[in-house]
Amino acid sequence: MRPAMLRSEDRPMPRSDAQPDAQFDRQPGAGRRRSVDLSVYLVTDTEQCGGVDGVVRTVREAVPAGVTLVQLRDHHLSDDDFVALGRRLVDVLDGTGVPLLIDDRVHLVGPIGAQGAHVGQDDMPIDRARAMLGPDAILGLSTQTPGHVAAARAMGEQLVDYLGVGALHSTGTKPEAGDLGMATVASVVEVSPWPVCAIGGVKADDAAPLAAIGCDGMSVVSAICGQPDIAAATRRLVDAWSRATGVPATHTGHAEGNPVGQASPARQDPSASPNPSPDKAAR
Ligand SMILES: Cc1ncc(COP(=O)(O)OP(=O)(O)O)c(N)n1
Ligand SMILES: Cc1nc(C(=O)O)sc1CCOP(=O)(O)O
Ligand SMILES: [Mg+2]
Repeated sequence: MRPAMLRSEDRPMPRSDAQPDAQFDRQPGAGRRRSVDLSVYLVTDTEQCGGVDGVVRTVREAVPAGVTLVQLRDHHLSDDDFVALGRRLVDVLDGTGVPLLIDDRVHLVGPIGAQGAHVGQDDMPIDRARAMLGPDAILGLSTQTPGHVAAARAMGEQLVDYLGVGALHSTGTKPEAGDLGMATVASVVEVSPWPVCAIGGVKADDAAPLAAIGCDGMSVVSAICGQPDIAAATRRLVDAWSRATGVPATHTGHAEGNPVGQASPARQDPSASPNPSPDKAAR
């Protein structure tokens, strides 16, 4: 296991351009995009949560414990039931500063009142998703290879806000996602002009190595959903990420000064972290 605090020689190079204004993060060539706090990103699984009420309860308990972003992911609910669940999550997240993203069903972002969507390589193309969502919504894209990053860049760097890369480890939540391993995730981070979160079997022990390769966050399902103590499980991830990055954990359940969709002030200040992400766009 790696030490909790990274040695200086392990730390990635700091971003040279990280001077975001109040609402937007600017990366060279990437256009002016909203910055998103990917630190501990909860992706919901209705079955693991024990049903739709369990999803609502999980989000309600995880957000005050420090989750920074929530994605509603369910491949089985009808659109009507999905919208009903999404609206309940919007109510839970109201005033917390934590955005809600919608997996796959981009057309339901508006009816739910969510802040954006996440699409994969086999979903709606990012140019179409962006056109549907408008310029201010958050859009995430799944990538597995540097080639995927190059293809997304070729479509326009202003289209997406972040990448999800996985599966880091094989996972029962999505067995077909395989097992990329840390080196492949690092190869995607290396070429990405966007912030990157890792997904797939991610646990608290992954925080230090992920931070060391320049990842911007950990995206999890089963490390939170279905855990006997949702708040404690969330805090383990939040504290591990905080130790790995040196950025104090912000409990965004109390969202003063942290409007929806915006990285928390501590995370926007690169000097606050001994382990900021590398200047990916400058590579
Ligand atoms: C943060 C994050 N990363 C990756 C995924 C996977 O998206 P996708 O490849 O479209 O697969 P499904 O989730 O739709 O099964 C994600 N949802 N979130
Ligand atoms: C939704 C999803 N996408 C993946 C990808 O690799 O794209 S892995 C995954 C499931 C992640 O669940 P858990 O945290 O329980 O392993
Ligand atoms: Mg998808």
